[in-house]
Amino acid sequence: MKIALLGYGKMGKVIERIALERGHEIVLKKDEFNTYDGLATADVAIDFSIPTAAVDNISNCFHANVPVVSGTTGWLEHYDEMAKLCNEKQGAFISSSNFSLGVNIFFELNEYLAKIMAQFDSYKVTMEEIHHTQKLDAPSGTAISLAKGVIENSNYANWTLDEAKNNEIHIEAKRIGDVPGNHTVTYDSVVDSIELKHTAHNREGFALGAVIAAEWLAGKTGIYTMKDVLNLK
Ligand SMILES: NC(=O)C1=CN([C@@H]2O[C@H](COP(=O)(O)OP(=O)(O)OC[C@H]3O[C@@H](n4cnc5c(N)ncnc54)[C@H](OP(=O)(O)O)[C@@H]3O)[C@@H](O)[C@H]2O)C=CC1
Ligand SMILES: O=C(O)C1=N[C@H](C(=O)O)C[C@H](O)C1
Repeated sequence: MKIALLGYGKMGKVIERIALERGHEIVLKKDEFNTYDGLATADVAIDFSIPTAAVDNISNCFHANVPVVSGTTGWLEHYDEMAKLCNEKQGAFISSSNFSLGVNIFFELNEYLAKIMAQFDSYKVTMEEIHHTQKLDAPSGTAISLAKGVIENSNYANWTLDEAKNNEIHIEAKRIGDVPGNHTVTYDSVVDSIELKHTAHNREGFALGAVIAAEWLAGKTGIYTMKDVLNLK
């Protein structure tokens, strides 16, 4: 497969290595300064850039008729706009706050646990995410997905980085050294606590998941999620 990399930073470089190991060819490495030359020749594009560049990257893919997998976080207020453009152009699109297999299993466990815990108001949920100090957005996209997973399956209404009201989920975002990404969901009562935790040991899992999603998406049209790719529906 011919792959266009939109964003060639920490993630773009790991994705390149894994894509080459799996027999793919890289036809574009887009950073802040170069053009989209070569994009139209790609079978699929993989966007891991920055919050302010994601919308341009994704919409250029739809205009060039190239399926796009986006892992960039911090731009989701524009998601509906991108979904509309994808449908208009009959494009193909997967966006996920986290492409690793482990985190996608963790998302399923989080939703299941939220359904159970919704019956027990003696427990209050909180979340913590820890990432490297270069991360631009807070909270992490993964923490927002986890909060949405709880909100959709309980009486919680919102998440907040500030002090939480009764129906709000507090998210603590910490930036420490080179941490690739840790997420913890905690249900606390007066007598005990229940914790679900995912720890990424490096960036390989995110990158492999994104390449697998790209292999799955190439040649399709429509809007999908990692639940489709991993058959978790
Ligand atoms: N969904 C998932 O599984 C994961 C998502 N992420 C997310 O992916 C994104 C990238 O992470 P990471 O690689 O660590 O970040 P980096 O900062 O290392 O890389 C971002 C890259 O984007 C480039 N960039 C800047 N402007 C543009 C532009 N206009 N078009 C294309 N590229 C541009 C930067 O180029 P330059 O160096 O020239 O400024 C930089 O190389 C983040 O949003 C992060 O949260 C990260 C890991 C996993
Ligand atoms: O910026 C990162 O590094 C990561 N970003 C994603 C997020 O915001 O959830 C995924 C992963 O945790 C690493």
